[in-house]
Amino acid sequence: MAEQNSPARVADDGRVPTVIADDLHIVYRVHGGGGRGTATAALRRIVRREPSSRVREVHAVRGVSFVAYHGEAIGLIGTNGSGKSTLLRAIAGLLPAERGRVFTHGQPSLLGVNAALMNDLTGERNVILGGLAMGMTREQVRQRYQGIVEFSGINDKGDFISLPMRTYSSGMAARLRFAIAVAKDHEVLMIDEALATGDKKFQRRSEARIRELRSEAGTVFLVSHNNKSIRDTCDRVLWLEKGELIMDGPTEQVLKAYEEETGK
Ligand SMILES: Nc1ncnc2c1ncn2[C@@H]1O[C@H](COP(=O)(O)OP(=O)(O)OP(=O)(O)O)[C@@H](O)[C@H]1O
Repeated sequence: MAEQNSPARVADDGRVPTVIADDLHIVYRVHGGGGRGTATAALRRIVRREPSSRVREVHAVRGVSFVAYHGEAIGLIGTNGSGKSTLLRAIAGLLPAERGRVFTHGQPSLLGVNAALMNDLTGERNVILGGLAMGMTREQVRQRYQGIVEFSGINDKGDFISLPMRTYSSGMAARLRFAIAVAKDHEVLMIDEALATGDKKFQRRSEARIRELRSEAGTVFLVSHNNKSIRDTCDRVLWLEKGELIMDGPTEQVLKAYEEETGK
């Protein structure tokens, strides 16, 4: 679990650390895994009703160490399955460390494209409940309500905010989630692929808001396969491959190496 305490008050150079990962290892245990993966083997197991008692381990993050500071926007890159989302979930305290530790300053907020909103409730109710769930007061929600709706652009083409969320397209729902999450000033905000959703105009608005959050002295982590989004928003990049941190440095330097290696 992420330990919610102040990692160190101030570093030697005056910067304030917000997240410290120290030789972090995350292992998933998958029950029922194992056996040969062929169709006949699977069919045989089903016909014989054989329970698959094996537990398979997936070592998703391997010995990752870094220190993140206030005011930084850090991009996380790496090919599919390299451990980016797992690392974010571990920083958010949603996954236990197998070995090593994570220290965070304040409660990190993880904004994934799957963040839960209630489908049967209207956008309006979701803005209010989402704001309260993030720890805003009723008064703060009231003051920021209009800003959230405008940022999301939900009402640009009609009064959609008063309709249930289930009537929204996936892009509209993702935009509303993003707008609710960034309405609050976060100590540590982690965004998993959120910028991939929405149209160009919304992406530009999101990127501008990320820059604002940074200037409000928080730390932003952004997982994305879109190198342009990373270039436009981040000043530092962590490159993960097979769960290992293989490069940590200024955005341009790391992206150049990544693009040369992967051709992406
Ligand atoms: N809930 C889970 N149970 C078991 N294994 C998992 C689970 N979630 C992820 N994994 C495994 O952990 C490894 C890292 O996955 P993760 O989702 O962190 O990668 P990622 O870099 O975010 O990938 P992508 O770019 O495709 O989103 C992969 O091998 C994946 O199969």
